[in-house]
Amino acid sequence: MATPNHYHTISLGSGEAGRCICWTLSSTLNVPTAVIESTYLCGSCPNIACLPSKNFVYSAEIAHLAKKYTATGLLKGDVKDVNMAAVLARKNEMVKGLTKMHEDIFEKSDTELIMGRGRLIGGGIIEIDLKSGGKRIVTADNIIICTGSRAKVDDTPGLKQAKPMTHIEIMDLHQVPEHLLILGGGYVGLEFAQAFRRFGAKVSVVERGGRILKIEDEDVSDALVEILKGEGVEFFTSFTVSSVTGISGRSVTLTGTRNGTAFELKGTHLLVASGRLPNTEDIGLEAAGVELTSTGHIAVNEYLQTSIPEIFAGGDCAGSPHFTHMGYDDFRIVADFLLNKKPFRSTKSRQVPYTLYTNPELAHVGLSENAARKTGVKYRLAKIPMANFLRTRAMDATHGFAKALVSATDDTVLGFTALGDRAGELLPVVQLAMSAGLPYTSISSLIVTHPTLNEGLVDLFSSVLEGS
Ligand SMILES: Cc1cc2nc3c(=O)[nH]c(=O)nc-3n(C[C@H](O)[C@H](O)[C@H](O)COP(=O)(O)OP(=O)(O)OC[C@H]3O[C@@H](n4cnc5c(N)ncnc54)[C@H](O)[C@@H]3O)c2cc1C
Ligand SMILES: NC(=O)c1ccc[n+]([C@@H]2O[C@H](COP(=O)([O-])OP(=O)(O)OC[C@H]3O[C@@H](n4cnc5c(N)ncnc54)[C@H](O)[C@@H]3O)[C@@H](O)[C@H]2O)c1
Repeated sequence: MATPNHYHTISLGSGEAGRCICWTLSSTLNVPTAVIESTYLCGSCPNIACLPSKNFVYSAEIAHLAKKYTATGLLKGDVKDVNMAAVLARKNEMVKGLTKMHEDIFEKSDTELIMGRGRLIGGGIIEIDLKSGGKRIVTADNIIICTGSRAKVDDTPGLKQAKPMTHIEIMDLHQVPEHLLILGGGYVGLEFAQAFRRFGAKVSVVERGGRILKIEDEDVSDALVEILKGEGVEFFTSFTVSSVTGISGRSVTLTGTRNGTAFELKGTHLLVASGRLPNTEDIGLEAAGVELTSTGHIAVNEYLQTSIPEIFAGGDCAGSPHFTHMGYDDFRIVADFLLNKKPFRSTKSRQVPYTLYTNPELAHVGLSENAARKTGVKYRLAKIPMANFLRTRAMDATHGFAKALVSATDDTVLGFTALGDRAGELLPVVQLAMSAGLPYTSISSLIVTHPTLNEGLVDLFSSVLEGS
C-alpha cells in the first residue's frame, strides 16, 4: 500500500506530548497519524535527559554507599575506583531497552514514524529531509509541534571555543574528570555535581546568582547545599564569568568577578548547565504563521493552540515547565481538545510537581513559603525532620526535612516540600489531597503501613496547629 501523504494529525518531533497525541488519536479515532523525528526516538527523556541521568545518579549512589559501608566495616575488602566503562554500559543498556520498547509501541500502533528533519511550509504542509536521504512532503489537518529544547551555551568569550560538555557529552565520558567545573547550579548542574563527586571527581559548581536554587525557600536550598558540601562539592555563587580559556577535557579556566572582586577558577573539564533554549528556529514557524513569545517559545493559549488554530505546541518548545510529566499533561490537554472531551483540560492553575534527583531528593508541589509571603497568602506551617519518617533511620538517611503549608482560613493543603531520601515518592499523596481540595486531616488520619516513608506524612500533617 502506498504511504499516505495526508494525515489527521502529525507531530513534529517525537517528544512526550506529540507522540502520545498521535498514538491516542490513531487508537481511539482510527485515523492516520504520523510522528516526524530527526534524532532521538521518543525525545530527550529516554535518550539524553531524565532516565539516563537518573541511571547515572543511581550508579553514583551505589558507589557512594559501597564506599560508605566499606568505611564503617559493614562491607569487607577494598572498594576501588568507579569503573566508568561499566557505568556507561549500564546506562547504554537501559537506553537500548527503552528504544526497543518505543519501537515496539510504534510497531503496534497505527502511527507512522518518519525519521527525518521536518519544517513547516504553511497551509498544514510539512517538508521532511528524510534520514534515509531525499525529501518527503506530508500534510495534516492538525499539527502538534513538539521539538523540545537544547542546552544553552551562551556568548561568554571563549565558552564555545572551550568545547564544553552539555548533559549529552557528560553521559558519554569514559573517565572520571580530575576536576569538573559546572557552569550553573540548577537541576542539571546539581544532579551531575553530586553524581560526579561520588564517582571520584573534584567538583566545583559556579553559579552567577547569589544562591543555589533561588526559587526554593532559603531553608531548603541552604540545607541541600550543606549536604552537598558535606560530600565535598564546592560552590562558587555570585560568580560572573567574563571569559573562558582552554579546552574542556584538558584544562579550562573561568575568569570573572565574584562579589566585585577578580576571580579565576581552573579545572580539567567544563559542563554547561545554565538553562535551555527552545528548538523553535529553522522549523518554518514564520512560513506557517505561528507566533513566538519574547523568550523564543511558541506562543500558545491554555489549550496549547498556537496563533494558527489547527497547530498546537507542547512541552519545552511551548514554554511548559520543563519536565517530562508536564509534557505528558500537555498531551492530555491537546488530546481532550481534539477528541472534544468536555470540560476541556487546560494549562490554567495546573499543579507543577517536581523532584530534583540529588540524594536526598528535593520534592515540591504548590506554594513555597516565599511565594505565600509574596502573594500575601496566610498559612500554617508544619515542619519536621526527615528523622521523624522512621524508615529513614533504617537506611541511615535521616538528613533533610519536610514541610507543609496549610491554609490559615480553611484546612486545605497549599504546598509541600521535602528534602529527604526518596522524597519524590511522597508527592502523589499530598497532590491528591490538594487537587481534591481535601483537608490536611485526610492525610493525618490515614492508616499508613509502617515503616514506609509515606508514614511520615501522618506525623507531618498531625503537627499542623488546629483551627484558623
Ligand atoms: C539532563 C536532564 C535531566 C532531566 N531530568 C528530568 C527528570 O528527571 N524529570 C523530568 O520530568 N524532567 C527532566 N528533564 C527535563 C525533560 O527532559 C524535558 O522537559 C523533556 O524531555 C522535554 O520534552 P519535550 O517533549 O518537550 O521535548 P523532547 O523530549 O526534547 O523531544 C523533542 C524531539 O523533537 C526532535 N526534533 C527537534 N526538531 C525537530 C525537527 N525539526 N524535525 C523532527 N524532529 C525534531 C528532537 O530530536 C527531539 O527528539 C531533564 C532534562 C535534562 C537536560
Ligand atoms: N529532576 C528534574 O526534573 C530535572 C533535572 C534536570 C533538568 N530538569 C529541567 O531542565 C531545566 C534546565 O535545567 P538547567 O539546570 O540547565 O537550568 P536551570 O534553569 O535549572 O538552572 C540554570 C542555572 O544556571 C545559572 N546560570 C545561568 N547562566 C549562568 C552563567 N553564565 N554562569 C553561571 N551560572 C549561570 C542560573 O542562575 C541557574 O541557577 C530545568 O529547569 C528543569 O526544568 C529537570
